[in-house]
Amino acid sequence: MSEALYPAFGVLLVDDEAPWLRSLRMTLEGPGAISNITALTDSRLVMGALDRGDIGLVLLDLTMPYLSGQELLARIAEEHPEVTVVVLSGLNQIETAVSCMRLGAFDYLVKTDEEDRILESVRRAIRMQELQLENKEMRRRFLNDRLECPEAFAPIVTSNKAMRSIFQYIEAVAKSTQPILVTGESGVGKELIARAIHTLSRGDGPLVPVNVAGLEDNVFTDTLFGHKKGAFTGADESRSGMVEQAAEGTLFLDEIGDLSLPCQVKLLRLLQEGEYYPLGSDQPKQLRARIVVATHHDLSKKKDAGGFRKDLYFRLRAHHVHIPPLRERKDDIPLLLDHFLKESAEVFGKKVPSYPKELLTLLGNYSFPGNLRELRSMVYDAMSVHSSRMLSMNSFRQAMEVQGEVPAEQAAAAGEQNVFYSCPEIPTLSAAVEQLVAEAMRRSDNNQSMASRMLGISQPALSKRLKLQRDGKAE
Ligand SMILES: Nc1ncnc2c1ncn2[C@@H]1O[C@H](COP(=O)(O)OP(=O)(O)OP(=O)(O)O)[C@@H](O)[C@H]1O
Repeated sequence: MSEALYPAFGVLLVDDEAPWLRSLRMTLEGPGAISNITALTDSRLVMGALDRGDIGLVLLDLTMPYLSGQELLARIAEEHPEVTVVVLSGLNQIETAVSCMRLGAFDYLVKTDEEDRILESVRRAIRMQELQLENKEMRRRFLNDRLECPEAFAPIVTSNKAMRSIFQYIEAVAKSTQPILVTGESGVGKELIARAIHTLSRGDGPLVPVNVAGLEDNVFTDTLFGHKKGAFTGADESRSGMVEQAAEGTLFLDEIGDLSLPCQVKLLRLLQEGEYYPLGSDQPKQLRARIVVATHHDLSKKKDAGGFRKDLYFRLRAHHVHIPPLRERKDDIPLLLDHFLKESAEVFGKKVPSYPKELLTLLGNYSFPGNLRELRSMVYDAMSVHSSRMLSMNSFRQAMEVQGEVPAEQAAAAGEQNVFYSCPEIPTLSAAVEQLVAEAMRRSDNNQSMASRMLGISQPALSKRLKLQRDGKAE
């Protein structure tokens, strides 16, 4: 298995002192895990190397024979403004630093600075360069309006415009080394999106999915980082964790919004430092997997409410893909219906049936709280009992009623869209709210997430209201 170079663009080290170049290279390759490096001791060769076009970052010495660092910096800013330059000088002089920054340097470091400080700056410069390249790439793709790799999205059935823009965005960021956050309600297809990102990523390792919801601290560490033999009672053999298994591939952390706060700290450290320690080991291992995380929560709200660390949130959402719910892309329903009919017909060994055209109206009027997963299971249910030529709409209607939605055509037929139709007196506002909440809890079998969806409020808001009602304080 060949290892992908990091970063995707070249990092050029320029210094006339060969021993310093060697030691810098070792720091970058070792603790920095930066592998795409070229080094030059002759300043006259720099512009030619940049003209070849694969260098994105230059670490530049100032005092050199032939061309000084400052002269080179000015020429790079003029001829290759897309290249990021960090100056690494032997001189700790404010005026020189200011003049280099004015000429367009991203940072000014002194060679005697601590290794960590140099690495941190180089990492920031790489990130900055990656963002610039991604922006450029995104502009190019949006202008082009075509997908470079449509086969990566083949399992995702859609003809929706918003979904197509999402695919273009994914193509633009898939090769970045930064994490990608995928959000969207339950059942919208987040896992399929994570798989597409993996297919388009740079590495050729596997996709390793882990559901991290509610994992205890120790289980999380052991699952992700593995352990050394003897690390705890029962650890008879060393075991590699999922981070290692996903090397050169993708680690897909699902349900990230339900990750406990102690585990959030560990994940943050992994992302910040790019390394981790298996349980019982003092030998660090490098993170070599691409990280994709997904959640059905509104992570921003969770962060504001203190349930999710701010610093981790900002790290994770370096790239953010939000998948719209099915009710916002109803134009996909006919395609999806055909797709799930074909899929289920194969599973049940039946012929693909035709269906009444009213079925599309029925589905189009439904809100699909369970999104595509719900549509899929409706179709499978219908197909499991199907025996004639035409598919029956009965099981679809029943499923909608279970979710608390009276199919629109039925309600219209009864002329009873108004829920107070048969009430001689209407209830007070607070009594109506109380009854609504009680009814949602009854229909959802006391499942607060489902009940809150029916009521169109967040689960914490419902929980607060239930508590107020219990305490007799609801207005
Ligand atoms: N666009 C699509 N085309 C075909 N099938 C889809 C599509 N989107 C989702 N599905 C199917 O719907 C089901 C739910 O998708 P998936 O598991 O990816 O959702 P999810 O958003 O990850 O849900 P959760 O938040 O509950 O983990 C799967 O069976 C998946 O194959």
